[in-house]
Amino acid sequence: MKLLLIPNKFKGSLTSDEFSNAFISGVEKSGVSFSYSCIKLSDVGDNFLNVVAYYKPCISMQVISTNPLGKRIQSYYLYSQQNNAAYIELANASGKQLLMKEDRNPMLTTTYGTGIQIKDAIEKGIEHIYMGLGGSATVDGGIGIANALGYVFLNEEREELDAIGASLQLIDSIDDAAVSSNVRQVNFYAVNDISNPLFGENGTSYLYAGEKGASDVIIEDLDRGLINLDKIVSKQYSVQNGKLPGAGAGGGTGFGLKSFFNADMLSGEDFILELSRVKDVLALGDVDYIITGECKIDGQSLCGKLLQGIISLGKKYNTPVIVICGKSEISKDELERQGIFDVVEFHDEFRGSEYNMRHAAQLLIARTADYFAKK
Ligand SMILES: O=C(O)[C@H](O)CO
Repeated sequence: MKLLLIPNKFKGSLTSDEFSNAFISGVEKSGVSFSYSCIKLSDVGDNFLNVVAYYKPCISMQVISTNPLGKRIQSYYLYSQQNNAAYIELANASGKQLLMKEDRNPMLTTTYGTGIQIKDAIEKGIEHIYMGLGGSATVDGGIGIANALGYVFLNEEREELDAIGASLQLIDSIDDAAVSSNVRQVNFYAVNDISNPLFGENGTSYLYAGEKGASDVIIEDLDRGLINLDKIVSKQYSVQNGKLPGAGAGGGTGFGLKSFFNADMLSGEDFILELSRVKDVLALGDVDYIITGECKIDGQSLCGKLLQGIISLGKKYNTPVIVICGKSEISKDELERQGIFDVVEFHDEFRGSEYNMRHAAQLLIARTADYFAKK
């Protein structure tokens, strides 16, 4: 039996690697003879470069850049000669992990340091720039990156503003005279970890600024600032990008990359499924089952992008999909209708959710062993 694992993480209990390890131990225990390959998915946020390096031969390019508060740091991005592309992780120079908790304040932080990395790639003649967005310490709508590449943000008095979150509300116009023609020729791709818009109750400030150190008042200020940025950009460039899915990724960097560099917007899952060449693996026709995991299956997770993507891959390549999950709230008929071959639930119904979360790996191993022993 040949299995293709496309593991997802189980929020609060198992990482995707822990899921894969437990699943494989379970199948081993069942005694069936099997082989497997595994597609490594991840949040495109602060794991983007690791995932790219896992699938693609790349060279590491070292750059002296700045952290979200403008302090000098050593940073890096990846270069692939194969497609003359740079892979840049927003979090590498603009990530939360670069700042102590007490120093986090998205009014003061900027993506400028990531802009320095992009500039370096463009100066080296790189034609395609893939940006992994997520895990950022910023809510600057991508103006830091834009500023590093020549855009200048001006207030009503036509004075230059710092490219930080606090300036968003003050932007009155944008001067792009210094943006070089090299920048305009590069193809940008925003690989987004979320599909949220720029502003509003589902926007980047309300959902993510809190974990970047913003108080409730600052969250509202930043949201107003992002609305203003969208207004000025729409007026000056006649584009409407604020509501695009993924515009809110990386504190609005998705919006910035789209508005200032006309980036293609890609979902993180689609990008990694493509990068992993999963289609080539399935096209060989020798995979018996695709295996994936979901904490809980309900109507909402069936709408989830990753599971939908996997189900359509299964349909396309005529390969049954088995979902291993903590708990399923969907009837067998509905699962079949959706194109899922089987669901294996591993929660212990006699125990509470805390127990189930804490013992997820053991429960998963036992249930998987039992399921495959009967196959
Ligand atoms: O960086 C962020 O703002 C979050 O990861 C969402 O993209």
